[in-house]
Parts: sequence; C-alpha cells; structure tokens
Amino acid sequence: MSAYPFEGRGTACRLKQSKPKMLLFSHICSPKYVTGAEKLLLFMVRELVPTFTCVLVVPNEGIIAEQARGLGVAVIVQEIPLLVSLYLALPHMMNELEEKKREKAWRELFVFLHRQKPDIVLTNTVVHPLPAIAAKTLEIPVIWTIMETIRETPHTHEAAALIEQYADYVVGISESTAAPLRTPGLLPKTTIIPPSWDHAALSPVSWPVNRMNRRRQFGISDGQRLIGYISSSIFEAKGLQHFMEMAVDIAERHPHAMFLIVGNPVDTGYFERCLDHARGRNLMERFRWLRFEEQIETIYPAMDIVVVPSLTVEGFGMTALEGMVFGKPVVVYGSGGLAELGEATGNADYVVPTGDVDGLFSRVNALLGDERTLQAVGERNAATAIQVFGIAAYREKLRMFVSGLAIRSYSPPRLVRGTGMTVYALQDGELRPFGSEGSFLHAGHRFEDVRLVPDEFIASLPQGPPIGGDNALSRRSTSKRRRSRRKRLTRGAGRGMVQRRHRQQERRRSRRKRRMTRSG
Ligand SMILES: CC(=O)N[C@H]1[C@@H](O[C@@H]2[C@H](O)[C@H](OP(=O)(O)O)[C@@H](O)[C@H](O)[C@H]2O)O[C@H](CO)[C@@H](O)[C@@H]1O
Ligand SMILES: O=c1ccn([C@@H]2O[C@H](COP(=O)(O)OP(=O)(O)O)[C@@H](O)[C@H]2O)c(=O)[nH]1
Repeated sequence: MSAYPFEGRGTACRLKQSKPKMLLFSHICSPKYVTGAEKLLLFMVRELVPTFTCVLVVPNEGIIAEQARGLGVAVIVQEIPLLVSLYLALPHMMNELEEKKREKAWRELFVFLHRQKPDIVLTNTVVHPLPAIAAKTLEIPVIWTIMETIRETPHTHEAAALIEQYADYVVGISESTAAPLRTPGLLPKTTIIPPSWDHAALSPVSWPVNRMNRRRQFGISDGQRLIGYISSSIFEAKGLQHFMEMAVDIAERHPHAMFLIVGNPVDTGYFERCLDHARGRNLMERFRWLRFEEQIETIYPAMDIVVVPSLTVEGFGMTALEGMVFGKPVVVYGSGGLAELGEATGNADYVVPTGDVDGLFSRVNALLGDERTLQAVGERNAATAIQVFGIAAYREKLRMFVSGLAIRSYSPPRLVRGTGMTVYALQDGELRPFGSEGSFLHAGHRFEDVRLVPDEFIASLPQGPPIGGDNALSRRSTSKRRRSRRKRLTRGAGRGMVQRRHRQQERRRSRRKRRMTRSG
C-alpha cells in the first residue's frame, strides 16, 4: 500500500481512508538545547503529518516534545537504551547490544509496540537500534534515519550489517552518512534526503532588527565584524580550540574583528582551555559567549562570517547550512557532510582541510579584508542554499520516498515460540501456552504459522491460562509418550516441525503405496 492515501497503486489505497500510523523514535530530547538530529527529526515529523498519524516517542520531556505537541503531534515518553558503540563501530558493540537486551526497557519496548500497533516505525540516528530491532521482530516495517557517519574501524561492516538486518528503509542525510552503508544489501534500501528548513518560520523580515538588537546586547558596533562559532554542545570534536587559535591571530590583525561563541560546553575543562587562548593574549574583551538560543533567527543575523571547524566527520553540519541561509559566508573544515555542503553550494574555496588552522585564518582574513566579497559571498549563499536545500527540493525527495513505502497494517503474531519449549497463542495481550500438540491442532492451528520471537518478547507479556492441557493427551498415551510428544510440539514448532511432519506423512504414504503394489 502506498502511504499517500489517494496516490498509491492497487485497490487497497482506495479502501483505506485513514492515515497510517507512524511511530518516530528520537534518541534524545534535551530539555535545555536541541541538537541537529532532534531538529531534523521534528522537521521531518512536520512534513509527514499530512500523510501519517505521527506519534513522537522520546526518552524524556524536553524541547522537541513540546514543539511536537505544538504541531498537534502526540508525544509518548518511553525510555529506551542507546547504543553509542554502534556509531563508533567498536569491537564490543554486539556484546553491548546483548547487554541492552537484558534490560527491562527492552522487554517493555515489545509491549509498547504491541499496544501502539504502528503501521510503520522510524528510528532516528545510528545510536538508536532497539526500536528497529523490536519492530522488525514484530514484522512492522522500519525506516532508519542515519544522521551521522559511522566511524571507520575494522568493525564498520558489522554495524552496517546490523542496520541492513533490521531496516527496511534507510534514509541518510548526506553521501557521507550513506558511505559506510554502501553494501549490496543496503544500496537498494537507501535514500538520501538532505536537511532543509522552514524559511517562513525563521521570519526573515525580523532579521535586520534582530541583528541590531543582538549586536547592541553584545556591545558590537556597526563597523565591527562579528565572526561566529555555533554548536548545540561544545566538546573537542566540534573544534572550538581551532576556532580560538584562528580567532586570536585574526583579532590581532583586524582591530574591527569581534567573536561570538554559541553553544553549551559539555566539557567545561575543555571550554576553559579554549578560552585560555584569548586570556593568554589578553583578548577576552573581543569575545562573547551565549550558552543556547532556541530562536536561531535572533543569533545568525548578528554574525558576519560563520566558521564551522568540526574535527569529526559530520553527518551533515546543520550550522553551516544555517549560516548560508542567513546570508553569511561560511568557512568550514571539510569534515564529512561539510565538504559536500561546500561543494554543492559553490563554496569549495571556503572548505579547508580538517585541522588546518592556517587555512581557516587565510579565508577569514581574506573576507575581512574585502568587504565587497564578504557581502557577495553571503548573498550568493542565501540564494544557493534555497535552490539546493530549500523546502521544494526536500518535499520532492520525501514525497518520492514515502510513495515507495510498502506499509501494511500491524498484524500481531497470533502464535509464538521463543527458544523455550512452549508454543503460545497471543490473545488479548496475554500469552496462553498450549498444553499439548493435541490442543494446538484441535484449535485448528498449523505449525507453519508459529512465529519465532525473541525470549524477551515472551517474557514481556503477561501469561494467561493454558489452552487444553494434559487431558487432551492422556486419552491417547502414557505419561512417557506425552513427554516426548510435548517435546516435539515445542521444539519442532515452526519450520523444523513442519518438515518433520511432512517427512513422516511422506514415509507413511510410500509404505501404503508399497503395500498396495505388493497386494495388487
Ligand atoms: C557528529 C555528527 O555526525 N553530527 C551529525 C548529527 O548529529 C549529532 C550526533 O550524532 C550526536 O551524537 P553525540 O552526542 O555522540 O555527538 C547526537 O547526540 C546528536 O543528537 C546529533 O545531532 O546529526 C546532524 C543532523 O541532524 C548532522 O548535521 C550532524 O553533522
Ligand atoms: O544555541 C544554539 C546552538 C545550536 N542550535 C542548533 O543545533 C543544531 C546543531 O546541528 P549540527 O548538525 O550542526 O550538529 P550536531 O550538534 O547535531 O552534531 C543546529 O541546527 C543549530 O541551529 C540551536 O538551535 N541553538
């Protein structure tokens, strides 16, 4: 069935009038600041709302939960363990995954999915595999949105294999995020949909006033040039130290240069060491710092140049795109998605090899020394950003992706078996064990319909009264036979059992045939 109710193929679309239900799992929901992945997920939710009944699942209350409610989207708080080692492709990631599966939250996730009955599940970021694994086990289609580039290690292929196993669809936000996933199995599942933004929500008419107000607040005069660094959280990989090394040299060369740092320092020792560069050169009065600003349209307009010196391979680098959207020249380290963004927007000259502080210095120095170029590059960026990454391009890619989704209504497993001996019927949220093969067959079931599920699923649901039982069996056999029959029922349920039964039938049939030919 197509996810667009009136657009898909076949009759199912005409019959289904209501929107399919999509559960979207956010790995975090920060109460104090919003990361790129959270922002982008919320943006996607907003775009999916006309097509799906979206439900956002967050680990705790926070900013995006509030914003989602503002869009009329239901939000559910459900704690689910994360697997950061999957993103880092560490040798112990599979062991860690098994550990996570021993946590109560993993069992609760099955009950949660089973009660929510989504038609499709979307899990956001590499570090959030459990919703994908649980959903896939329950045969719910899975979209896995990949916001970061899995680290290159000898175990990267294992991380990719896990994603291949549990995702029906993979959405990467750049070539960089898709690169580790270019396996034969993943290629046909993968779509690239780069980030975008809601231009009107940034209220461009307010930018000139916002610039004035914010600069006044920071004590920046019209003639001064403000060079901005912005990150949701500040830690080593986001390259503040490189920014500071560049900034102090620029400050000494250009008396009209001022600097703004925006971001939440999660490692205060590191942050202080960064500031020491300015302290050591007695330049602290040229720097301003803001911990977090939810309304980014009040911040970027105040800047004249944006520098994004990420040392880590960025999945995309939203701050660099935002700098362009606000009409600023943007100087970046060519780390992952940042290099792609630079290429795609005609900014290759402003992409510096990662770690090359002198490269940052030379670009910023040139822009500060040439006001016309500074203005022209900013204007060009504003236009190109819309052309390449604007909402029209995003919507078209999303529309194509959604129209290709095969969605089926959630059909809970009716008969299940774990690694244990028992086959269960799943009735009204309860697992009812069959007492015997007889009771199983008597109820009209077939062994091929028994679905193998993880033991955690069995453990997660309440158990109801058994179906049938010893009586059904005692009519026919001794207790010894009963034990071996029950063993067969439980051990063989599923394909093995069916095959054995076929073989038995086959043998009986050929014996009968032989007898008949002999007597004939
Ligand atoms: C480093 C990276 O690839 N960033 C991407 C990604 O961002 C975040 C990242 O994966 C964070 O992990 P960590 O805390 O371990 O550093 C997550 O916690 C954040 O929520 C992510 O936002 O996604 C961004 C796009 O949405 C992308 O632009 C950025 O380059
Ligand atoms: O004060 C701030 C600092 C950052 N951001 C946002 O945080 C996101 C950071 O995303 P990015 O992709 O650059 O990096 P991430 O932190 O996700 O790795 C961007 O959208 C920023 O606008 C914000 O809203 N307010």
